[in-house]
Amino acid sequence: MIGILGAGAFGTALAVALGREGPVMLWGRSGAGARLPGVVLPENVTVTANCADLARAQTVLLAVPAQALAGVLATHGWLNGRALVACCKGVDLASGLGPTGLIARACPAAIPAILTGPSFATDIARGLPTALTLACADDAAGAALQQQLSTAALRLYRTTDVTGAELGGALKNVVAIAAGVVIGAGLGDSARAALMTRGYAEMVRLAQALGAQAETLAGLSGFGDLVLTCTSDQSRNFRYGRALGAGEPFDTAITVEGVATARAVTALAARHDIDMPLAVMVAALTLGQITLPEAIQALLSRPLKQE
Ligand SMILES: NC(=O)C1=CN([C@@H]2O[C@H](COP(=O)(O)OP(=O)(O)OC[C@H]3O[C@@H](n4cnc5c(N)ncnc54)[C@H](OP(=O)(O)O)[C@@H]3O)[C@@H](O)[C@H]2O)C=CC1
Ligand SMILES: O=C(CO)COP(=O)(O)O
Repeated sequence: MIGILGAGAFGTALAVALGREGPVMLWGRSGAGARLPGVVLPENVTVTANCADLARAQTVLLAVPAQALAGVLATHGWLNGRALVACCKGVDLASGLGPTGLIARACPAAIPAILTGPSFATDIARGLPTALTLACADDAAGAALQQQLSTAALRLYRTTDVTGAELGGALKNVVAIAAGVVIGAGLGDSARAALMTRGYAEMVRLAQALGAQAETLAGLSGFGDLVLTCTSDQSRNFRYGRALGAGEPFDTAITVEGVATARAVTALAARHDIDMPLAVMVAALTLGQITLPEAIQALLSRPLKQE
């Protein structure tokens, strides 16, 4: 049995995909299905009102937003000792840690892993083909998780480069907000392509400085997810950025991971002396520290240098 903690869009979609193949126990603090309306859960999926029921599972997927993960880990001590697969994309604002770092800190006896890569919850729930990265520092444990969590439509590729995989997923959301700003402000598709390219260079710079391999960033969890998120209307980060660029309001109840992560990586980049102008711009813009014209000017006035 696989346990899934968090019944938002992604947790519910994973329950649907994995429930087509075997037993799944799903817990959400507000019940299940609300964030993925119209989805029918397979018979194999049991929705429980008691989170501790998931303790019967040796593998638990943690499908809550990145900024909620530390609190969830602190609340549910029974998670320790299990294989814990973070299904979130972000850097924790309070600690600067990624999801697996949070797991290792709170649950030292757990096997930390992360599932990340280009995949919209609705696509997964519809059974459309999807390829993701499963990153686990312990390769044998990662191989077992890869087998357990792959289905015919949900194909998992494996890596031990946890830092690269989690930073790819976290940072692409920041670039997607910037890409949305470019489109919302009417700067055009060419400008978006330039921004994505520079954003990718930024992602690789920080990830390598923190010990990741550049090849990981070129894979599903980095380049793959960057392309998806910067170019699809389905992305909440992109839509949020587009609203910002157009001067339109955006529903604050919608999960937009890149906002907090931009702030967290700005601090990380400063600590490691890494140049991350896009992340700094997104953090300042979303905090209201600069205006949209100032943000655009900051991007256009970067010094001319070699590519
Ligand atoms: N949606 C997608 O297409 C994809 C999402 N992801 C990642 O998955 C993660 C979750 O996103 P997603 O499911 O889309 O977000 P949603 O906003 O759809 O759902 C978030 C869920 O987390 C729950 N939650 C929030 N805080 C807590 C808490 N402290 N304790 C328990 N539950 C909590 C919410 O409960 P409540 O409803 O009660 O607030 C809600 O069920 C994000 O990191 C996202 O980047 C990854 C790939 C695809
Ligand atoms: O991570 C995602 C796709 O891979 C989902 O992106 P959004 O959170 O921007 O909707």
